[in-house]
Amino acid sequence: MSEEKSVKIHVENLTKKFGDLLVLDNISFDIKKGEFVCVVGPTGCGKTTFLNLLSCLIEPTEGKLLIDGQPADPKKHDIAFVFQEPSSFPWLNVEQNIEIGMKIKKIPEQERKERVERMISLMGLEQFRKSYASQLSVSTEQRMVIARAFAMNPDLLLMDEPYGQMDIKMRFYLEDEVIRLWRETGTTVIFITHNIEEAVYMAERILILSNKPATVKEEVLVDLPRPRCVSDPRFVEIRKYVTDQIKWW
Ligand SMILES: Nc1ncnc2c1ncn2[C@@H]1O[C@H](COP(=O)(O)OP(=O)(O)OP(=O)(O)O)[C@@H](O)[C@H]1O
Repeated sequence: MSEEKSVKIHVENLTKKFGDLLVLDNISFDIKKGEFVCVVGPTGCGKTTFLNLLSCLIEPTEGKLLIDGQPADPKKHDIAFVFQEPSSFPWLNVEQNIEIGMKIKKIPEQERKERVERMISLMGLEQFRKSYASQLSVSTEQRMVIARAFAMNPDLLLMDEPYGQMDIKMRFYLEDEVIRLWRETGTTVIFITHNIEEAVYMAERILILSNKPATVKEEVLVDLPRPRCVSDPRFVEIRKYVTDQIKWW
């Protein structure tokens, strides 16, 4: 595969202004197919704005944003999202919530059922399969939303602080689950987090954004074997390095 072909997302001189407010300032980088990239940066620097541009919720002021060499377009590209606030359909139960995106995509029923079962089992949702969102804890609801996202087999998954609401044990569990799903599916993942340890635990590469107007301050490769150990001296070294880059937050 040529170098050109392995690029999933190409960002070139991307600038976003809201009126006079310059948020993203001439940003350029590439993300490879199947890569797991974490984006860290100070509060309000424009991380969510970048995801909104990728999903075409808003338009760039200047610059290029290409997915598979074409302008980002949700009709052409299979993009799935997981936000900090779980976004479920309250009138559907867990099974139906996981299935709904596949129904919209007209995936055949047999395959839908198989994928739902696999996700329910992978995310440990068996006892909740007939429950509605109002009957679930926030973290269980988020597990359902993650299951729905992966069930779509998206080729690009955007995750915006997805574990913000969770206790630490659930966070560790889900970090491992998402890594397992990512490795199984080969999906390209962009994962926004404020948590440096989480970024080093999960990412193959970390993009560190500067304060607004945001530029890419640094890219850090995380070439540690998996499963990663937070007390491994190399892990500690990389975490310290990233933390040092952002001390001024
Ligand atoms: N639709 C909009 N209109 C005007 N200003 C906006 C709009 N969306 C975002 N902003 C501003 O752009 C800046 C970047 O916001 P954004 O939510 O992208 O930051 P963020 O890095 O995701 O923040 P956080 O870390 O708090 O999640 C903020 O100053 C915000 O107020």
